[in-house]
Amino acid sequence: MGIKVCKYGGTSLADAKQILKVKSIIDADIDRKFVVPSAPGKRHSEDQKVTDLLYLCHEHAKQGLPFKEVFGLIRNRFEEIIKDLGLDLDFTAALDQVQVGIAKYADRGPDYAASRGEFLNGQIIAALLGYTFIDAAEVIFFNEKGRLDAAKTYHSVAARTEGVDRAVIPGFYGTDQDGFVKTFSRGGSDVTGAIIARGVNADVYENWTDVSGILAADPRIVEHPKTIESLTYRELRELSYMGASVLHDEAVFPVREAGIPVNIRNTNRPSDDGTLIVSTEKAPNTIGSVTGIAGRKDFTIIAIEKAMMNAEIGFGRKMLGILERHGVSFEHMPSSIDTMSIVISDVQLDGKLETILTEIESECDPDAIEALSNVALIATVGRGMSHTPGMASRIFGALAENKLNIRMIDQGSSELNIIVGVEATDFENAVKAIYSRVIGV
Ligand SMILES: Nc1ncnc2c1ncn2[C@@H]1O[C@H](COP(=O)(O)OP(=O)(O)O)[C@@H](O)[C@H]1O
Ligand SMILES: N[C@@H](CC(=O)OP(=O)(O)O)C(=O)O
Repeated sequence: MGIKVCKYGGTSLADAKQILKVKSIIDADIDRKFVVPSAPGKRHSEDQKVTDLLYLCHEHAKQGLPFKEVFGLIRNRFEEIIKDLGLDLDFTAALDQVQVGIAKYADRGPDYAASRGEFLNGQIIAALLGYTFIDAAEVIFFNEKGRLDAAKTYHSVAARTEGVDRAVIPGFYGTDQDGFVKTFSRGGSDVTGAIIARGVNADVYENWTDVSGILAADPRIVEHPKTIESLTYRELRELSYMGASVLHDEAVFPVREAGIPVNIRNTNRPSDDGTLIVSTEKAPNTIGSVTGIAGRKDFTIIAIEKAMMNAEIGFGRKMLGILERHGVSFEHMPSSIDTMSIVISDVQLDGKLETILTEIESECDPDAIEALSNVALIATVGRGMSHTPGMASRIFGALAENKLNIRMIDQGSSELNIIVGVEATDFENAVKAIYSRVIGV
C-alpha cells in the first residue's frame, strides 16, 4: 500500500456533478489518502471562478463599498453544491464568518479573501469523503521574504498528518511570519499539492485537471496537440514557466527534490494515463525529438550596442547594477562581441523603462540603445534536443517560411531549449508554425 496525494483544480470541483466524479476517482484507489482541493472554478466558459469573485469582494471592501451582492453569488454557489451533493451540512455560520473577515482584513491585502474559496470548499469535500479536514494555515508557512519556509512546512505537514489516515488540505494558502493568511500566486494550489506530497513522503503526486496531461502546445492555439507521455522535472519547469499553464511553475521544486513522480490526469477521462513527470535518469530516451512548445507575451527587449564591449571590463556589471537598483529581474541576456540584449517581462518593468534607458545611456555610454516592446517569447523544449543537429534550423525555417520576424534568439546553456522572441501579434502563428515543423510532423 502506498500514499497518493491528489490535487483537484477548480474545473474538477466546479459543481456537484464534477465533485462526484472526484469522489469516485478517490474511492477507486485506497492509496488516494491526501486530497488538495482548489476553489470551485468555471462551470462553462462564461462563468466566474469563486476565487475571482472573492478578489472582487476584497476590492469592494478595500474601498469601503458594500459587497453583499457579490458575496451572495459565492454563498449561492456553495449552498447549491452542498444541496446537490445531498450533504447535511449547515454552512451559514462559516459563510457569515468569511463575509465578516473579508471586511475586517481588507487593509491587509487580498490574501485572506482569496484563500477562502479553498478553505470553504475543502470543508465540503472533507465532509463528502469522510476525511479529516486540516487547515493549510496550520501546516504551510512563509518566511519574512514571503517565500515558502520549506523546512518548517515539511516538518509541520509530517507532524500534523502523523496518525491521520486520510485528510483534505485546501490548496493555495498558508500562514505568513505575522500569523496571517498568505496565498501563493494564482494557480498556487498546484504548489500546495506538491508541498503536501513532499511532507507526507508520497509515492505519487496526482494533479487532476481538465486535460489528459501536458500537451505539446497550448490547446487554445494548436488544434489537438499531442499529449506528452512523460517528461523530466527540468522540461516541466521550462514549459510551465514559459506558459504551459496546466501546472504552476513553482510546483516542480518540492517534488523534484524528493524524486516524487507527478502524474497529470483528467477528471473527465480518468482512464487516460495522462502525463508522468520524472527525473532525467528515469525518463525514457527521446534523442532527436522535441517534447513541447510554450510561450508568453508581454516582454520588452533592451538591445545595446557598443564597439569593443567584450573588452570593457565591468560593462555587464554596470548594466545589471542599474536593473538591480530598480528592483528589476531579467529573463534572458543573449550577447555577442559588441551587442547585448536584455529580455525583461513587462510586469517587472512596470513604468521604469524610460528611467532605466536614461541611466544606461549615462552610465554605460553605448553607441546605440533600443527598446523593443510587445515581444512574445516561445520556448521549444526537449531533453532530446541536445546535440541534435538541425533543430535550430527547423525552428528558424518554420518562422521564415511563414514570414514571421525573429527579434531574438537564445539557446540556454542546458541545451534543453531554444527560445525565440517574436512580435506579440505573430505569437499564435509562430507557435503553430514551430509546432507543425518540429512536433506535428
Ligand atoms: N501545454 C499545455 N498542456 C495542457 N494544458 C494547457 C497547456 N497550456 C495551457 N493549457 C491550459 O491549462 C488548462 C488547465 O489548467 P488550469 O486551468 O489551471 O486547470 P485547473 O483548474 O484544473 O487547475 C487546460 O484546460 C488548458 O487550456
Ligand atoms: N483558486 C486559485 C488557486 C488555484 O490553483 O486554482 P486552480 O487549481 O483552479 O487553477 C486560483 O484561482 O488561482
